[in-house]
Amino acid sequence: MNVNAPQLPSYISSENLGPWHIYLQQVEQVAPFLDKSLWPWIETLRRPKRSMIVDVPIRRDNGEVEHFEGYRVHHNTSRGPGKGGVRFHQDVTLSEVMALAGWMTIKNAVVNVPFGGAKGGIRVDPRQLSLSELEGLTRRYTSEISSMIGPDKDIPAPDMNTNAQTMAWMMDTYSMGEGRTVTGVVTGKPISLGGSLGRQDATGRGVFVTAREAARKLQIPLEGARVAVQGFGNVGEASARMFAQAGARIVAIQDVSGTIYNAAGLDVAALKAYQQANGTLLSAPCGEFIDNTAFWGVPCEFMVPAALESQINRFNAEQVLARIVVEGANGPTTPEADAILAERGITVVPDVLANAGGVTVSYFEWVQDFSSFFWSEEEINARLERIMAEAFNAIWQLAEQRGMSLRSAAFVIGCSRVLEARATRGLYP
Ligand SMILES: NC(=O)C1=CN([C@@H]2O[C@H](COP(=O)(O)OP(=O)(O)OC[C@H]3O[C@@H](n4cnc5c(N)ncnc54)[C@H](OP(=O)(O)O)[C@@H]3O)[C@@H](O)[C@H]2O)C=CC1
Ligand SMILES: O=C(O)CCC(=O)C(=O)O
Repeated sequence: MNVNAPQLPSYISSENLGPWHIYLQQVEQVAPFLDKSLWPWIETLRRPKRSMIVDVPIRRDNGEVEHFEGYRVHHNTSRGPGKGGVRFHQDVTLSEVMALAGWMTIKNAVVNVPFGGAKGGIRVDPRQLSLSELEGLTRRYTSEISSMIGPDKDIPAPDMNTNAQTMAWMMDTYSMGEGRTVTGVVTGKPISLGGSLGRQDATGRGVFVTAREAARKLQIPLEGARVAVQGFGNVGEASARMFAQAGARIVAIQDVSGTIYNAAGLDVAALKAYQQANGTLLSAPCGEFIDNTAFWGVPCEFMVPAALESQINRFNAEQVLARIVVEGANGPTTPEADAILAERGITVVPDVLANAGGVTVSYFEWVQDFSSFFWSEEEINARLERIMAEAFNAIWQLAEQRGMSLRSAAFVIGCSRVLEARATRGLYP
């Protein structure tokens, strides 16, 4: 390593890393590999450009007023307007949203869509709210962050516990403020409101395409391969469905309710139907329920974490038996676990690549909204596949050339693109 390379700042401890410090550590790990001309600009990746904390009061159905804390963070806008989802979850913190926004900056650069990185969230357990309370929460939050968002400023999209309906409410609230319909302010909208065909499945499709490319490189046949998926929401369900369509066996699925296992393969469509009917996977009849911790040691070729951060960590990384971990979630693997998996010869397809299919089709949606000209699903899926496969292959090649992990190679490509844009823009107004 070059002795003059930027050093890991002392405030980054390897113990007890939260998501933001994990993001920082990932940047620091690749700093020495970036072109020297970019080193003076690395600091721009170490802090968000701007962040906002908002009070979101709503009237509950029982007449009482309750307050929730909301966030929107623009991590970096060097390459274009901010872009990233909105998460509703009881554990959301500013630090987490900063990390998610940072990963958006890198991800958008990795797939070369002309966006910066942003993210938002509300610290709320949405399962405790009625539909009308959720609408009120979403509308108030949108109104509070309206100075930060806009079709050429920052374009939110769905993330955990938000969906096309959430985006419809956000679009409507923003449009009311503008006095006109502004479809391009959010993506992941319903098709009837300027949404894009293919966006619903796009993240899962991207996960599948990058998994398929990795499998080709490692000569692992998809036909009959065993897959374990954590999370059975937008990303987990679509990924599982696409693996199954390619002939793989989905041997385990975990959600909040528990872990269902079937060595012969779970019926993904039946599980989805069961979940829709019962609101949970618990007691679904097509497999046996195993202990949640046993999920990590399920024998499989592919493991797809598609729920929360830091799920694969120093406590369970030794258990993982998969050949390839494909990160559907953002930040599911801690740096310590990354090192353990690498040591054990397990390939990790990193989040900033593997789950970039969602934002890629969000980009298509934004473009379609601007031109009011909509593409066919075949066209969208074909373009998505091409972008994901090209990004994968560029990262694989760099990783081989430099003898680094796929995550580091993705960060080298992403950070370089962001910092080149930043450096070229210069400092003064
Ligand atoms: N939606 C998108 O387009 C994108 C999402 N991502 C990332 O993918 C991940 C999942 O997002 P998404 O699918 O949209 O979210 P959803 O809300 O649609 O689904 C989340 C899933 O994770 C499960 N889950 C939540 N907490 C746990 C836990 N502690 N243990 C096991 N399972 C859990 C949920 O279970 P239950 O249903 O029981 O609550 C649910 O099945 C997140 O990290 C998100 O940032 C990344 C790129 C794009
Ligand atoms: O579609 C988007 O704009 C962002 C999706 C997202 O939040 C993510 O990729 O983590």
